Amino acid sequence: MSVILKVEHLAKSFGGVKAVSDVSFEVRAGELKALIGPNGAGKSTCFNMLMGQLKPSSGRVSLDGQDITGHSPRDVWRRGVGRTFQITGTYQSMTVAENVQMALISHHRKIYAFLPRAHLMYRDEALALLALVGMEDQANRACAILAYGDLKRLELAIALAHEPRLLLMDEPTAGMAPRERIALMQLTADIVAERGISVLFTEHDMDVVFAHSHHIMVLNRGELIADGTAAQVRANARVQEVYLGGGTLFAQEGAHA
Ligand SMILES: Nc1ncnc2c1ncn2[C@@H]1O[C@H](COP(=O)(O)OP(=O)(O)OP(=O)(O)O)[C@@H](O)[C@H]1O
Repeated sequence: MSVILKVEHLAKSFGGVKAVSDVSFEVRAGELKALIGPNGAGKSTCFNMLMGQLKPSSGRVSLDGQDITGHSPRDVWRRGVGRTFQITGTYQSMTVAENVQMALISHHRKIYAFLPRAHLMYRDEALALLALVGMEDQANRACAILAYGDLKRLELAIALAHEPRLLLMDEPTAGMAPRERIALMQLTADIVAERGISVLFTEHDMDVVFAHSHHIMVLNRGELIADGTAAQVRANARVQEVYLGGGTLFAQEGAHA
């Protein structure tokens, strides 16, 4: 599999705090990769540098071999890096389908406000994306009345409207019930397999991480202490040390091995 994202010696300090130190890793085409670590480990800082929201103190980020270090979020997004957020960003007054149509109109660089027939544009494409996330029967419902789990699936459809080659998902299952979490990540894994896109996600729920990731990276105090398969990460002595207090990595030992 070809390398989509390459991160080399990435670092970010806030005053005296080294939030991210000398982090290097790769994400390959069609890979579902998790970035985990305790609170304050540097996951969000790392994500924000990949998306262009934060400029690294040092290091390099390349997408398809092209240096994108310090590029603006808009430029990174235009090059095919999508993102979903912990807090969903849908237009509440619109229907489910209209939200996806808006994303498609934006992706194709049309200006929504000046298009009198905007509500008809990309309707079929929007319905196809909603079918992909299992929401075609909710196309005409108002976003304001959607259940939280459905909003997260809609957000995934909106992100896919931009045809990302790499999707960054920041705690995609936060605030969801356990069964909904597994379902959302199963859906994400299916889309990764079907469309060949790559997904890098942060997550606190270890069941979600160990059930679905192809590879898992562990950050601790800004340093990358492991990068491997679920079995390799579980067996890593430093990871065990970091997680031993909470025991979260080992509660489901054997369940997904
Ligand atoms: N804008 C900032 N100014 C100063 N310090 C910051 C800033 N952003 C993050 N930090 C510090 O950098 C470190 C890493 O924080 P970060 O939010 O990246 O961790 P995280 O792994 O995403 O944590 P969480 O799981 O709690 O979201 C922490 O010590 C945090 O206090």
